[in-house]
Amino acid sequence: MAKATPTGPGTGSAPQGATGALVLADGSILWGRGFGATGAGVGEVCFNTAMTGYQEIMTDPSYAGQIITFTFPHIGNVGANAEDVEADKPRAVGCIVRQDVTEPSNFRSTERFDAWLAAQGQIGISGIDTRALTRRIRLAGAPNAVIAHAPDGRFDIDELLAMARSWPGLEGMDLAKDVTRDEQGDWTGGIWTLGHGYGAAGEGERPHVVAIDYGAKHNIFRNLVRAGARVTVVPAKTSAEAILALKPAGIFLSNGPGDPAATGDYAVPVIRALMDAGLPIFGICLGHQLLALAVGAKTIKMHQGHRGANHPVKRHADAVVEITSMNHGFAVDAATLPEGAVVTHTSLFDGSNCGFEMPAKRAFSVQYHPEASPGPQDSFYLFEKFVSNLSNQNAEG
Ligand SMILES: NC(=O)CC[C@H](N)C(=O)O
Repeated sequence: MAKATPTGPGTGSAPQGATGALVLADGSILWGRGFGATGAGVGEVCFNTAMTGYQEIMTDPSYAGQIITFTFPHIGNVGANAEDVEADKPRAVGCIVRQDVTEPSNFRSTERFDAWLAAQGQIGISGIDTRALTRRIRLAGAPNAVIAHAPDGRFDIDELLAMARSWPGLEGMDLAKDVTRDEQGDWTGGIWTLGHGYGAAGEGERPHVVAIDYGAKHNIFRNLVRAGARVTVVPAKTSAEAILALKPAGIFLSNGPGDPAATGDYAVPVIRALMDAGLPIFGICLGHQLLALAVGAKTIKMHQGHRGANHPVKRHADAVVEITSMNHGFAVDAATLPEGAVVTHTSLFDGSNCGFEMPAKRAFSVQYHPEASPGPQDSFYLFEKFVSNLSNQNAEG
C-alpha cells in the first residue's frame, strides 16, 4: 500500500496501491486509499477537529462545496446508522481521514462507515497525513481541490487539476438555493434520547415558528420542537408575503452553505420585511450572517474558518464561557454592526463575532451551532430563550 506522501506539481502517476487522490489547485497531489463513492468531486478543503459525530458532519448541508479533513485520526470506528443524519441528502463533497476505516464497534451501528458513505455518494480518502494538511490550511488558508477515488488506481491528473483550477471558490457563491427544500412542510419530531429515539412533536397550542431553510440541520428543528414550538419550514426563496400569510409568531433563519453575501441578495429583503413587520427573529450561523447583512453589517471570508465541537465562546451578559459546536468559513465583521446592535458573544479563539442582538427589533443570532449534533449542549438555552418569548407574546396578544 502506498503511504500518502505529498508530491510536487506535475506528478502524474499514482504510486503503487494508491486508489485515492487529493489534487490541489496549486498542483500538489496527496495520494491515499479511496473509500466510499468512486469518481471525483471539487470543493474547498477545510478541517474539522471534532472527535465524534462524523455522520452528522458529513450530512450537514452547510458543507456543500467542501471537502472535510478530519483531524481526529479514527474516523469510522463507531460505524454508521440511519438515525444520526442532519439532512435528507448529503451535500459535503467528501472526506479525508488518517486511518483506514475499521470494523465498527458501537451498539447503535448498523453498517460500516465506508459502506454508508458509498451509499450516500460521498468520496473518502484514507492514509492522508491529515496533520500536515491541517497545518497547510492554517498557514496558507483553505485551498480548492479535487478529491478522487479510482479503485483501479488510474487518475487523469491533468483533468483533475483543470477541474480544481477552474472551480471559482466559495467566495461569491450562493449555495443555499441548491440545498434548500423545494416544498413548504411541517416539521415534527424532537431530539434523540437513549432508549426513546427521536421525540414526538408537542401537542396543543404552541407558538408557530416559520423556519427559512437555507440548508438547515435537522437538529435545529428538533430543538425548536423540544423548546415548545410548532414549526413550519419554508424554502429559501419564499417571499415575505407568503411567510406573513402563515401568521408566524416568530421567524427562524437557518444555517447553510456558501457565501452569505451572495445568498443575501434575495434573503436580506425578506428578512428586513419580516423585521419591519415586528416579528421576533432567531438566526444560526448562515442565519446569523444574513441577519447581520439585513441590519447593514458586512461579512468577511475567514482565513481557515472554525469547524469543530469544542470552540469556547464568551457570553458577554454574564461572562460565562460556552463550549460550542462550529462550522463556518465566513464571519460577521463586528465593527460594521449598526448602532442599536449589541454584541452578545465573541470567540475566545480569535475574537471574531459569535452573536449579536437587536433589542429594538426583537432579533438575535449566533454564529455557532447551539443545536450541537455533534457537540456540547451548553447553548440549548437559546432555543428556550427564543420560543418562550414567543409564548409570552402570544399570551399578551
Ligand atoms: N454552518 C453555516 O451555516 C455556515 C455559514 C457559511 N456558509 C459559512 O461558511 O460561514
